[in-house]
Order: sequence, then C-alpha cells, then structure tokens
Amino acid sequence: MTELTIAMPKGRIFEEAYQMLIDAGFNLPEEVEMSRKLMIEIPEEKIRFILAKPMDVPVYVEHGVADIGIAGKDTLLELKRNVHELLDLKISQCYIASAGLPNTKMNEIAPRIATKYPNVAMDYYKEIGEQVEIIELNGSIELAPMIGLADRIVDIVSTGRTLKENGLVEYERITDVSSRLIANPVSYRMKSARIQDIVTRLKKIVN
Ligand SMILES: Nc1ncnc2c1ncn2[C@@H]1O[C@H](COP(=O)(O)OP(=O)(O)OP(=O)(O)O)[C@@H](O)[C@H]1O
Ligand SMILES: O=P(O)(O)OC[C@H]1O[C@H](OP(=O)(O)OP(=O)(O)O)[C@H](O)[C@@H]1O
Repeated sequence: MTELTIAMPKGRIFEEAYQMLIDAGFNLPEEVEMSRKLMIEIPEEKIRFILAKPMDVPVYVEHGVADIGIAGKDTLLELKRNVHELLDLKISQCYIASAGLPNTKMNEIAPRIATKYPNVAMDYYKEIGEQVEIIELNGSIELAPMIGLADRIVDIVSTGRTLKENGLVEYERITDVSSRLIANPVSYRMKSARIQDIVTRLKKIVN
C-alpha cells in the first residue's frame, strides 16, 4: 500500500472530517486533536496526517507535501490553488454573503467592503459591476460596519446568529460553502488507486 499524507484543517471542520474517515472504515485513534501534535502517523493505515490552519490546507496540497486534504470551498474560491476537487463531503455547510447595517445604501464613491475573503469579494463586486475598496481583516468581521470601518462585509453565514447579535442584516447571498476532498494533481496520477479507494469509501457515507 502506498503511503499517503492527508492535510486536515484544525478547528471546526476537523472533528466531522475525522469522523467521516472513521466511518469510511479507516482504523484511526480517537481524540487525535486533543494533543498539540501537528503531525500524526498511522502506520497500520499507511496514513500520515498533517494538521493545518484551514486556509493553509490548499497550499500544502498544491505543493504536494500533502497528497490530499480537506478544505472549505471558501478557501478554494479564495486561494484559487491548483488542486483537484474530488468530492463534496457536505460537512461544515454554510454560505458566503454580503451584510451590513439595516436600511443602508452603499457609499456611492468607492464603498468599503471588510472581509477575510478579498478575492471572493472582489470577484463578486466585479461581476455585479460595483467598484469597491476591499479592507482585509482576519476575523470578527461583523465589527466593521458597526464601528464605521466599512459599508458592507463579505463573510461566512451559518445560523445567522453572529449577524443578528451584531445588528446586521444579510444583503446578498454570494455562494454556498461546504468542505471538499482535494488532491494534488501529481499525487492523483501517481497514487490513483489509493486516492480512488478513499473517494469511493467516502462517497458511500456522504449524506
Ligand atoms: N459558522 C460556520 N459554520 C459552519 N462552517 C463554517 C463556519 N465558519 C467557517 N466555516 C467553515 O469551516 C472552515 C474552517 O473554519 P474555522 O472557523 O475553523 O477556521 P478559521 O476561522 O479560518 O480558522 P482560524 O480561526 O483558526 O484562523 C471555513 O473555511 C469554512 O469552510
Ligand atoms: O452565522 P453564524 O452561525 O453565526 O456563523 C457565522 C460566523 O462564523 C464564523 O466566524 P468564526 O466563529 O470562525 O469567528 P471569526 O470571527 O474568528 O472568523 C464567520 O466568520 C461568522 O462570523
């Protein structure tokens, strides 16, 4: 069996993604993320996990230091990395939307958009023909309209609770997001049997 390196996102996707691999029949230890280890070897399965920041998973996979990985569609749209998208795992489902204070029009000259997804936001506003200024933030994006930093935000919405609790309303739904199994193009050719086996096993348990 060929050795396979899998890049897993730390954080909210990890648990569900890891459980999917267990459900697909891989013999994996429980409670892996509880430790501080960033690389985990599973010799019985010839699998090595690297635990990465969610936004870094496509980077590891593009560079081939991980053969496959699990990444949010948001990170794929934002980073536009050269990776193959193999399967929609339908976990961590949410969407990217624009939002802002209620009943407000965007500033007519260069409205400001705060976001963690500058490329997604830029592509969206280009598509609808709006010229905007992007303000890139790393988190707590919902603060921006409240304190006058931006006219709109472009961010992930799941339950809508964060928007609501911060007095914001959704304006446009931009794109749906879920987690995807991705592969390095070279690994996909060189380790095709191994990767195809994982895809087949995961496909059976995708809801
Ligand atoms: N509220 C949410 N509900 C469901 N899925 C979400 C939500 N927010 C983000 N996601 C999805 O989960 C992925 C990882 O989100 P997470 O919050 O763990 O990472 P992050 O905020 O990018 O990381 P970090 O906070 O470590 O920089 C995102 O890329 C997205 O696909
Ligand atoms: O619609 P909801 O269910 O409220 O979820 C949406 C929130 O979840 C994410 O934030 P996260 O918790 O990752 O925090 P962050 O601000 O650090 O990105 C996202 O950026 C939204 O703020």
